[in-house]
Formats: sequence, structure tokens, C-alpha cells
Amino acid sequence: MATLEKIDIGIVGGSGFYNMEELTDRREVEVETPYGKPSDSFLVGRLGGKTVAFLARHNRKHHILPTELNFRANIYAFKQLGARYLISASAVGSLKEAYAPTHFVFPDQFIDRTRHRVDTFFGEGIVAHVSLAEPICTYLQKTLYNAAREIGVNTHLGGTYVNMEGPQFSTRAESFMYRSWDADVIGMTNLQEAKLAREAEIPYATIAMVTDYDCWHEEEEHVTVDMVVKILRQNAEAAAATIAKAVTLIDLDHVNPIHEALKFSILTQAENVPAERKQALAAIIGKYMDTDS
Ligand SMILES: CSC[C@H]1O[C@H](OP(=O)(O)O)[C@H](O)[C@@H]1O
Ligand SMILES: Nc1ncnc2[nH]cnc12
Repeated sequence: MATLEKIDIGIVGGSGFYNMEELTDRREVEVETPYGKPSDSFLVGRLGGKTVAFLARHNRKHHILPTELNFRANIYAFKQLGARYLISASAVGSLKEAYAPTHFVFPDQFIDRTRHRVDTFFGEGIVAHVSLAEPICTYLQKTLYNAAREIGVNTHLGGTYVNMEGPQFSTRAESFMYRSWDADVIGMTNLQEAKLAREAEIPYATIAMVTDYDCWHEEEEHVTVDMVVKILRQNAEAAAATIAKAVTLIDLDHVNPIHEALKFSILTQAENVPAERKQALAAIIGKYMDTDS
């Protein structure tokens, strides 16, 4: 495999977020992974004194459903590129009156309502269990939140993101149920990324951009794609500015325990791991076991 250039920070852009004009020295980089192809080629460039790689989660043509996303290839590709941090920008529905369309929420918890997703790198001969009690990197979350506040966006620090399967939006009964659970926002993509990023020891946080009130609100229209796209267009500049500022603020030397999340998590002894699994996981487990033998 060709040697990949090294980046500092990865950015995953969701619905309505397909490009980052702010990058200088831009080039497109194709990345192959043992898990197949990522959603798109990576846009690599400089931003705020750092090297970053941007990936359009659903592809720039937006032709990949949430259920069809190859989350493992996307996250593994960021690992191969050397990402020290991973920022997600995503559209979400609001489950709380106070979280209005155009507001940015910085979630710290998730509830899994998916049924058809592969969300671990492990298995088939190697067992690991990482902690997910705190699925979001607090350091990155607060950096993003501070950046958005400085830009003047309406912001909310913390919150629970319900990750539904989709692609259909929720029924009203489901929307009411999530509200009764005191959840804050709903989307279809972030939890699998957070889980895999943790296994890959990449601190992850998300800018959840509120586009609608889902379908629980009595005075607001039920969510439609039109509604989501309209709000995302209004938000595009603020999202890009938030990321640009946050990238400048991130201290790559900050001591972050997530960079060692796997240290005590792998149960299978190296001699019992099949050689092909060692190779497929080399970018992640290489620092804990010899993956050439
Ligand atoms: C276009 S509405 C539903 C769609 O939007 C969100 O995408 P992303 O998280 O990639 O911004 C949501 O998760 C759904 O995939
Ligand atoms: N109401 C909603 N449900 C799921 N995903 C969404 N993305 C944006 N709005 C959403």
C-alpha cells in the first residue's frame, strides 16, 4: 500500500455539508482500507495551522443511506491517515422546545435505536471491549462549543442523541417516547462513528445542527427533507466557521486518555489472534501487538 500523508484532524460532513472551501493547499486523496472503500475520496488541506482531511459522509453526491454507510472503512481510513481528533457535523431533529432550528447542540450521550449496523472492528478471532460510558471526547466537545459561541451561534452544551435506523423519519409515537426518555436530539449516523472512533483511539465529538422539531411539536410542521436542507443552507457558513476556529484551538499535545482507550481492552492474547485479523487491524492494534507475525 502507498504511504499515506499524515493529517492532524479529520472532519466528517453530514447532510448538506459536502465540501470545505476554507481548506488551502487542497488535494483529493483516495484511501483503501481492509474494510473496503470509504464514502468518498478525502479532501486534504491546511486549516488553522493544521493538516486536516474532510470526508462527505454520504458522498458528495449524497447517494449513501445511513444504513448503507461503511462506517468501519470511514473511521479506519481516518486512522490510517493519522487523525488525532475527529469532528463530525450532522443534521439532527430536536426533541426539546428550547433546541430550535439553526441552534447547535454538542451532545455527550447516545441511545442506540439501530438494527442493521456493523459497529465494531473486533470479532472473528480477536475480542476487545472498550469503555463507552463517555462516548464523546469532552475536550473536543468543549472546544467546538467555545468556537461556536465565539461565532455567535445559539449553542447547547451536552445532550443525548438518539441514533435511529431510518431512512424513514420517526413515527409520532416514537418521537413522544424519545421525549419521555429525556433525549435531546435525533439523527441516524453518529453513534456508530463514536463507537468505532473509540476503538480506533480517536477522540470524537459532533456539532449537531438542529434542522427541525421531528414530529412531536403541535405548532411546527413535521420534519421533511426540504425543511432540513433549507436550515442547513442557512447554517453552512456558521458550521464551517465553527470548525475552522475549533481546529485552530485544538492543542494536539493535550494529554488525552482516549488515545489509549484500547490499552486494557483487548482480551485475546497476540498468539491466539489469526494473522489476517492482525493485518486487518494493524493501524489500530499495532501499538499493542506485533501484527507482522
Ligand atoms: C437529510 S435528513 C436525514 C439525514 O440527515 C442526517 O444526516 P447526517 O447525520 O449525516 O448529517 C441524519 O442522520 C440522516 O442521515
Ligand atoms: N428529525 C430527524 N430525525 C432523524 N434524523 C434527522 N436529521 C435531521 N432531522 C432529523
